[in-house]
Amino acid sequence: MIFTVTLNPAIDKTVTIDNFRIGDVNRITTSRIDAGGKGINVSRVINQLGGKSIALGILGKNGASTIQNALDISGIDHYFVLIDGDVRVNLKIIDCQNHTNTDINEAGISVSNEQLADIFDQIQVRMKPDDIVVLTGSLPPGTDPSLYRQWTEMLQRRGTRVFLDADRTPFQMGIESAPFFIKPNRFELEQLCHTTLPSLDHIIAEGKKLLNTGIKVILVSLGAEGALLLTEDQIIRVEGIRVKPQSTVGAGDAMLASFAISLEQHQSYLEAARLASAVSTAKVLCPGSNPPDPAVIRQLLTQTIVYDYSKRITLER
Ligand SMILES: Nc1ncnc2c1ncn2[C@@H]1O[C@H](COP(=O)(O)OP(=O)(O)OP(=O)(O)O)[C@@H](O)[C@H]1O
Ligand SMILES: O=P(O)(O)OC[C@@]1(O)O[C@H](CO)[C@@H](O)[C@@H]1O
Repeated sequence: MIFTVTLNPAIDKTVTIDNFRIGDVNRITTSRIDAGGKGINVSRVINQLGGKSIALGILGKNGASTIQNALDISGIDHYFVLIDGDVRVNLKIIDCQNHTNTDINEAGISVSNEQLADIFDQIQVRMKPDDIVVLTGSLPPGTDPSLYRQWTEMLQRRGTRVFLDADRTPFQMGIESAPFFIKPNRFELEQLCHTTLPSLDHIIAEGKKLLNTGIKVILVSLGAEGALLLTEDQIIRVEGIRVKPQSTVGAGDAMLASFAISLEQHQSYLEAARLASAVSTAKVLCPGSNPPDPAVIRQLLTQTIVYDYSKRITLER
């Protein structure tokens, strides 16, 4: 089973603004609302790929139904602790003229240690060894930034594989417990390593240092430039597929979701990387935080280029 944890969910409001200008009056041309938050996006993509997951987290009572309904309609199992307050609304500004996506994310609402413990208990009673627990997204304001580190350590001691995708201090501290899988984008990896990573070789050098700490799989996503997968004995390069994106919101979540399903099904890292590339690229062709269309994924799978980077040999499709 795959468990996704979203401690700070969001309602994503995606708006398009032509030629968005800071410090000026901007006019919205289209607007849409989606259930958001990284773990929730992961569960929705897993469902779209025909897999199963349980989505867990904490939701403000005001706005909770937007998220619960989206999960119910898709038949996704979920467990959310409801608390007083509003689900945060994250604004995603898409400027098709200048080809930019700007995120303006609210902080969210504070949660108590009891509410956090409730979620952790729910995972513990349901999980079995070899299950995957996806810890992803920002923590609610005031939460101990070492929470992902503590949870990763306790969950992996029980034999589950933790997939961690966050940023700033919670991510920095989380990797100290050597999660099985991490998916930083280039900027997040640079934050982790306190250095700029201008080339693939720089990324590989820093990635290897992280693998030496016990992390098993690092999938570095590079936006339109594709991704790089690092394990103890493989470096796989996935080239970007050229498309005209509608919304890149949740592209990283789609990539992680696809990878989690592939590993649950014991596919090779090569196949997992290939599918993750097609799924995440299909995601950017969807509006808002919508999960990708399976027909588009199938079509993009024929365009993926994946190769063993160390040998520079293109692998058979
Ligand atoms: N503009 C794009 N064109 C084609 N593919 C893209 C584009 N942006 C993202 N992707 C695909 O999605 C994957 C993940 O994207 P990205 O590196 O932006 O993740 P991220 O920064 O974690 O995203 P987010 O935080 O918005 O979920 C990329 O590796 C690529 O396969
Ligand atoms: O503020 P966080 O928790 O870091 O990120 C939240 C968020 O930007 O991530 C998802 C896309 O990955 C969106 O659905 C959501 O709004």
